Amino acid sequence: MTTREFVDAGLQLPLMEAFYTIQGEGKFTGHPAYFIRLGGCDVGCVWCDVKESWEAGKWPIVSIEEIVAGALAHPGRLVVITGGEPLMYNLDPLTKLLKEKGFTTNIETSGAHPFSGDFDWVCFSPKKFKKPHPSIYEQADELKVVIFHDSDFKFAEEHAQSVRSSCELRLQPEWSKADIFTPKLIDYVKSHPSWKVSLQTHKFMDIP
Ligand SMILES: C[S@@+](CC[C@H](N)C(=O)[O-])C[C@H]1O[C@@H](n2cnc3c(N)ncnc32)[C@H](O)[C@@H]1O
Ligand SMILES: Nc1nc2[nH]cc(C(=O)O)c2c(=O)[nH]1
Ligand code: SF4
Ligand SMILES: [Mg+2]
Repeated sequence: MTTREFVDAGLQLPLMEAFYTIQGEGKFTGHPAYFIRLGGCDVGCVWCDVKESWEAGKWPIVSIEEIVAGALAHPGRLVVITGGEPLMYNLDPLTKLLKEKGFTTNIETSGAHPFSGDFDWVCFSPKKFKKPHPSIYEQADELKVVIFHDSDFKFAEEHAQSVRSSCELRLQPEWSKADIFTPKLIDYVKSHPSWKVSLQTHKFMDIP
């Protein structure tokens, strides 16, 4: 098989970085977790905090066995697959292997590509820059909308209409605009109590 065929099969993946840290955002904020950051994203968010991930070709192609071995080297058994946009890849083999080794599997995704993988928690963060694929709406356990502009509250409500009723709803201030939007978001959540606040707490803690 060629490298291209291994990647298409999800047996080898472009790995930007992997690190053991504290989940900073969303439902699992505060939980120790091993982050697997896959390279490559075609969504193009103007405020993306990991733009260096976008070009898939920059990153080494690593076998899923090697990726999982990296996770096994740490005591925590929660893995977060992120990127880049992880759903650009077939995540079935990686998540199957992680589950066989006893990991709880979470994903951070824009939902812009067809869903794959076996996940215990799906954090869906839709973007105006590239429409989500319809397959994400029945998978999302958490809708986490980044607020960068006043119009993003309406965008968040529109997506809340399309996710399952059990899906948890969170608003997260865009980091560079947090001074302006955190107070607005607090007021919004107080008056629209189906939503919760999510902050990028790892940035306050100055950890990866
Ligand atoms: C870097 S993205 C990678 C995963 C996937 N591409 C996505 O967007 O969900 C991880 C999370 O960080 C959020 N994020 C990225 N840049 C941000 C910023 N400047 N401020 C706040 N959240 C940000 C994204 O919305 C997403 O929830
Ligand atoms: N600590 C920490 N928590 C995170 N939650 C989501 C992240 C991401 O970039 O996907 C992230 C990250 O980069 N670091
Ligand atoms: S979808 Fe995620 S990784 Fe891609 S540009 Fe947007 S925030 Fe960055
Ligand atoms: Mg991040």
